[in-house]
Amino acid sequence: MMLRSFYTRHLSSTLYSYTKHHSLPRTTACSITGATSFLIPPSQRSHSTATVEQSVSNHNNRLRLVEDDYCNDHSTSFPPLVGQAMNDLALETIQEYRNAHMMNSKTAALLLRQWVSLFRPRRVLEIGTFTGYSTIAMASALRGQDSDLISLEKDPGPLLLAERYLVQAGLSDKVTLLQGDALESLSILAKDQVQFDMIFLDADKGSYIKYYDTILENNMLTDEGMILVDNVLYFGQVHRVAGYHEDQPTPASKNINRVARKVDAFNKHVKHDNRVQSIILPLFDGLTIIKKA
Ligand SMILES: C[S@@+](CC[C@H](N)C(=O)[O-])C[C@H]1O[C@@H](n2cnc3c(N)ncnc32)[C@H](O)[C@@H]1O
Repeated sequence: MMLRSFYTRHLSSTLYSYTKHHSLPRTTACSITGATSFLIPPSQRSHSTATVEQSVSNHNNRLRLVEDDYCNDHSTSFPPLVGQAMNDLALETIQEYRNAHMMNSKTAALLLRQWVSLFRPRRVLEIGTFTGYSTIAMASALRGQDSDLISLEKDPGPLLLAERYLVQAGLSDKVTLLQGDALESLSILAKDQVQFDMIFLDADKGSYIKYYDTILENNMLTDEGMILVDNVLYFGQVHRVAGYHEDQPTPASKNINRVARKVDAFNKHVKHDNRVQSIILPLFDGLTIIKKA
């Protein structure tokens, strides 16, 4: 598929992502009232935390999975229409994708929703849509007619799910899905001088430095904007490959260690970059919050 030249509603043309067989329907967001709880029982969830548990020991309850459930149960739920769409999306993702663990956790999605609610970004960028779990969470909190979210994903398959569930959630008018290599999409956005108030970086970890540098070098982050980066403590292994001592480290696979080294390189890159101020939080799989210095 060709990525079409990008223009936003606020620039000279309309634009968006097209896959070969479909284009995004753009509907009006539905009004949403009330609240519902997340319907997938813990045993069927296949989010990052559960996968980490299968890959890395949960010795001493280090992953806090039960606390995670408690946090979900005691946080404000998504509105019914949105919550149901995310629930259905999660179930279908688990059924259809062997790598369903890439989907964000519910607690992380609630945090992203909270972030958008607090900081009220006009324009949000997500790098790494997968089936759209975080996309829906963030879009559900966008307010204002001119606020929107662009999400980048190379794989057309999961985008079909994302598109369908965005419609179900009544949020497709807020979201643009761009299919293609994220670096290429970023360079097109950069050429059009598009800036973002909030950027959620959640694609291939080995390219994090490239995405980050492309964003900063092309001034794609507004002065008050923030970048949130997921998986920066990758399976609890990043501090270990960085040489931080633990008495009884749990061994991880070669592949996890290989990615953990790349994530460590990214974390060091950000730490030594005097253009920004950053903090790494040990939330979920690790989340970095970055703002301009
Ligand atoms: C961890 S998943 C994203 C999860 C998603 N944010 C969510 O909340 O469910 C990472 C995604 O990045 C995509 N990806 C990897 N490399 C990419 C690239 N070069 N360009 C665009 N997308 C890429 C993968 O196909 C995958 O769907």
